[in-house]
Amino acid sequence: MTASGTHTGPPAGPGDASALDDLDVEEALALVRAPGNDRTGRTDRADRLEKAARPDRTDRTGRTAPAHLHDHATSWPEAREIAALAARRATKRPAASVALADALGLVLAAPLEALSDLPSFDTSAMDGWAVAGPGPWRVRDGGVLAGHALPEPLTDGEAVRIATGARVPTGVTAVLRSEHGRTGPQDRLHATGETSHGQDIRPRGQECRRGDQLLPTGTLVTPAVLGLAAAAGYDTLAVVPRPRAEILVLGDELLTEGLPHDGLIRDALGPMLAPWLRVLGAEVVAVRRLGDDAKALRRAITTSRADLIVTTGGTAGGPVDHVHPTLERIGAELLVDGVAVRPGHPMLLARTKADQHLVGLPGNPLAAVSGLLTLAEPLLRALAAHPAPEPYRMPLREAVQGHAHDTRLVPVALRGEWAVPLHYSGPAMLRGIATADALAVVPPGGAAQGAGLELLDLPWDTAGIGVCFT
Ligand SMILES: Nc1nc2c(c(=O)[nH]1)N[C@H]1C(S)=C(S)[C@@H](COP(=O)(O)OP(=O)(O)OC[C@H]3O[C@@H](n4cnc5c(N)ncnc54)[C@H](O)[C@@H]3O)O[C@H]1N2
Ligand code: MOO
Repeated sequence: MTASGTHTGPPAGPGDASALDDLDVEEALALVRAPGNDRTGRTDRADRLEKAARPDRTDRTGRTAPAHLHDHATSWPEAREIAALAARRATKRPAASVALADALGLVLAAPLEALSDLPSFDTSAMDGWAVAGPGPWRVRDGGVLAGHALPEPLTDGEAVRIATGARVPTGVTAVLRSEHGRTGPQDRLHATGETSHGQDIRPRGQECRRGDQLLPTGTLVTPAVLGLAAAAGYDTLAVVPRPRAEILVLGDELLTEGLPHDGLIRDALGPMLAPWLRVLGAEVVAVRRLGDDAKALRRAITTSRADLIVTTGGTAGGPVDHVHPTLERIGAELLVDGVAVRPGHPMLLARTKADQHLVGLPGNPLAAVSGLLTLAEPLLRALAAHPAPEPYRMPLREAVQGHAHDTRLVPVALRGEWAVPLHYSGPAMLRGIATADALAVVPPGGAAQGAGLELLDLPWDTAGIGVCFT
């Protein structure tokens, strides 16, 4: 969950006509249509996975048409499960050995076993005197500092000044803190309170012995884990490697700089998706702009060595929508071909190789975000062996209209205990999501005011780990 009350985007109420203005005509029509065919009577998941893998839908021209145009869309929860399952079924990627500095946010591929006792020597826990036997003690010249050579042994009745972290000389029975002792004439040291045997000494192996398992396989590498690993003697860690993602931005109408003009628009997805995928734990190996060139798309897909290819645009059935025909031509397996979610229903997931998947995001920018969170997020999470976040719900401050059959993902701001639906949440708009804390999962038919809805956090609100905005 996130801090609330920090956002300025205007919320949209259900009775507010502008909330409907945000929607495409098609969406608005779907909202007012009565529920018709039941899309919820699904076969089981394995069956659908198998079915989704067999593209058998052809239009009158004999060309395969996207499934979302044929009402065969996968339900939203099922699409997420299929994406995670696909990653788990992909050829296993070998564990990587990475420097500690590069391991943050990854998951351990092997148990972390102590390479050394911790502490690795009897250590003074305080600044003061190392004392041997009962006092008063005769204080030796000099002192023992952290990192210094092993000091001479002490015999009963002797003391030596010692610093926190220094090795405790043989024969020492306790460390007397500076504030618990005073020196008198002839360097005699007297305790001002009780000292017990072993006091303020951290004995070797107190935290662990060499070979002890400190953390199991599957542990998320947090800053604390990095600290523990370093303390236990590690320079590198065996981790599940960061999934590599490549972004292919399609569309001849896209500009990479300057103002929109003459029907050309700025590419909003290239700049957004690369950092977003990094926040989701991927290493983005390339962002390539291919225009609407089927050959270039085919070449880019077949030569990519990424674990996940993300395409943007070209998923529908338009004249230059090359994603489906290209996937068909290269013999990719369509695992999800259209999802019953708004926006974003033309999104797709394909297996291009045994160890490579492709997520096709629709071109409308908020539809692309929907595809990213529906398909790419669970796939990347499973590839990186990250556990699924605990789902959580919050009540809606205002009712939200639903789609007749499909789930809706609606940007919300979290204010106090409420999720507040935001304006400017049409499929082609990013203005709402840019001020959102989360996306609310609105079930088919809509949600009343006060209904507790599942929320998908936007990853920069909670992740922290692995975030790299560079
Ligand atoms: N006959 C039908 N047409 C469409 C349907 C449908 O069901 N039947 N669905 C509509 C929906 S919903 C969406 S979403 C889009 C998905 O289309 P594509 O994935 O093929 O995307 P494009 O046509 O390439 O682009 C759609 C829209 O988005 C703009 N766009 C594309 N890329 C970018 C980018 N990188 N940055 C900013 N904007 C981008 C593009 O210019 C178009 O305006 O299909 C509908 N059609
Ligand atoms: O539903 Mo489309 O909204 O723009 O994917």
